[in-house]
Amino acid sequence: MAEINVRGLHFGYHQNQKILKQIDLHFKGKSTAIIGQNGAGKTTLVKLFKGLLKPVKGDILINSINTKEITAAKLANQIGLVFQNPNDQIFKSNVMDEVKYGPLMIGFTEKEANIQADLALEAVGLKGLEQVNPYDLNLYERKMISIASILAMDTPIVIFDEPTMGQDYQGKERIKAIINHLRAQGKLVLSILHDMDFVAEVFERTIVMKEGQILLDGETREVFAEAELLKEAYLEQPHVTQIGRGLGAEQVFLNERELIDWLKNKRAML
Ligand SMILES: Nc1ncnc2c1ncn2[C@@H]1O[C@H](COP(=O)(O)OP(=O)(O)OP(=O)(O)O)[C@@H](O)[C@H]1O
Repeated sequence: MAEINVRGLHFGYHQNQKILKQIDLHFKGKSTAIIGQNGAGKTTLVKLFKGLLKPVKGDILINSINTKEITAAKLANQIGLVFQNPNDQIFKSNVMDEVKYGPLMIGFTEKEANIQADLALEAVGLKGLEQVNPYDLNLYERKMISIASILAMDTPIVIFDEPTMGQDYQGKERIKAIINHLRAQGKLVLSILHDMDFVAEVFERTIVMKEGQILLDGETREVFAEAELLKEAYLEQPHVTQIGRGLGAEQVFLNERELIDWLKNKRAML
């Protein structure tokens, strides 16, 4: 099973800059959300995982491979990263070429790349648009192309940077289904998110970052129980939990179903 090990990680973009400080983390199995205010260091951390940046101090092992000892290109068959802004990722002039590019680069044959791209385009709902120029499509569709490009590479680790940004309900539901499918396939899924409701509903583990350090790390329900620490990181509890609190509940609700069940029980006891 895919694994990431982070030991004593320090990072700055230039000398004396301390963006990440003494990070120790281990990822295996659980889908994990990484949350924290703007500038906390989340994107920097996942770029380090992907091998696009190298630690100033400490080590990152991706399936036992030290990112210091391998190029990002060679690591690409282990770890896929969907960028926050699809415009930073897309560069081909038609959708199919864009989605096939990754699999071809990591050694898939033309035939395998076509099959992988087909499956990925199906998963993101873009079948039929293979020959269209990505820049003739809207931002939502470009985001889905950037997700498909990573899915098509079939890497054991998949990381999303802000996948729900600018997405409506339907887009979020599709992304949720993609993440759940990746989990069912046994892949390690990590995602940076600002949408606490989505985090609560979808992710098993949650890590809170603050000013380049890990403030909280645990089961999502336990992390969202830490209202005071969350406030310190300028984060809120999920809306269903806030509504529950307003109604006198003490526990954390991760989705509407849990809140409704609590209300039903409460009414039954009256
Ligand atoms: N290329 C760069 N050169 C110098 N500093 C950078 C660079 N990229 C990011 N930073 C700085 O590193 C810090 C962490 O940025 P990062 O993008 O990792 O945070 P983040 O938690 O992902 O924020 P956001 O939620 O806004 O994406 C910020 O202070 C940012 O200004």
